[in-house]
Amino acid sequence: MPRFAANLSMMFTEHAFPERFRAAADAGFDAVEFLFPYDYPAKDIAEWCRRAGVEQVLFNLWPGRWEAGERGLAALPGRKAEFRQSVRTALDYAAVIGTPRLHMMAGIADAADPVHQACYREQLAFAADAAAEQGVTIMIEPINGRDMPGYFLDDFERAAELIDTLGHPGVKLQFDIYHRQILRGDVLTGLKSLMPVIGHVQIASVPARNEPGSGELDDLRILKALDELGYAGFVGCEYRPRAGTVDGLGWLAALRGG
Ligand SMILES: O=C(O)[C@@H](O)C(=O)CO
Ligand SMILES: [Mg+2]
Repeated sequence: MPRFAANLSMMFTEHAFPERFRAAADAGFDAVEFLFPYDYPAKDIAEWCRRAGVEQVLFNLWPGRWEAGERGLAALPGRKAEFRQSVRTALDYAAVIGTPRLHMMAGIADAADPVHQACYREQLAFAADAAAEQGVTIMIEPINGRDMPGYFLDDFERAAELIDTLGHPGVKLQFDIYHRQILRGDVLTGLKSLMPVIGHVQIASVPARNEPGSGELDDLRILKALDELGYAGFVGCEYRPRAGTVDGLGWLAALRGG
């Protein structure tokens, strides 16, 4: 069975953020991920993890002004300096918290525009080099345009090709099963063919982004397939519980029982 990380940006929101670490541990998780740590001092987050006995396995680079609709800076030529500063800040947080992967969000930009393409590649190389010095891996994640209209990286093949072309061992694919199903389908084939470049997996039901097993896919079958494919990384539970977080963990109990 894969190792699961509770996504504290979506799960356990019944609690204030600092309390979510303990709540996740009490519910049986030994790992957590979340979108952004930047509202809190890194040492506090490290302490919440330590006290709860959970490892922090992933967070995102600062995406720009989220409230203003920004969704990353990597493909934005006008934001190069801010992007590079965001890499340094994220790496400082990762060093204190002990986080081994960072998701680099691309931004809202025209994927067909060579200027944005060149900027994205350049910034990806910069982030990967800086992260590698600290043993951290940079993740890139295709995100569907229904949830994030205009998002630059909205194609799994293009992401895999970018990783291939860059040829940097510190860049991997964040395979979010929810986005994959909406963008392309063919989830099992995608997992199989992309497995060599996958560094992190996330899951939610489709289309509602709730608990695994509550949507159109056989999520438990897909999770079992990850074992068959030899996936040894984490699966982030990046879903919005339909009712209470703990009440909605039946899918995990079923998987553990079976
Ligand atoms: O799938 C998602 O939405 C996240 O993994 C993310 O990092 C950006 O929102
Ligand atoms: Mg995701």
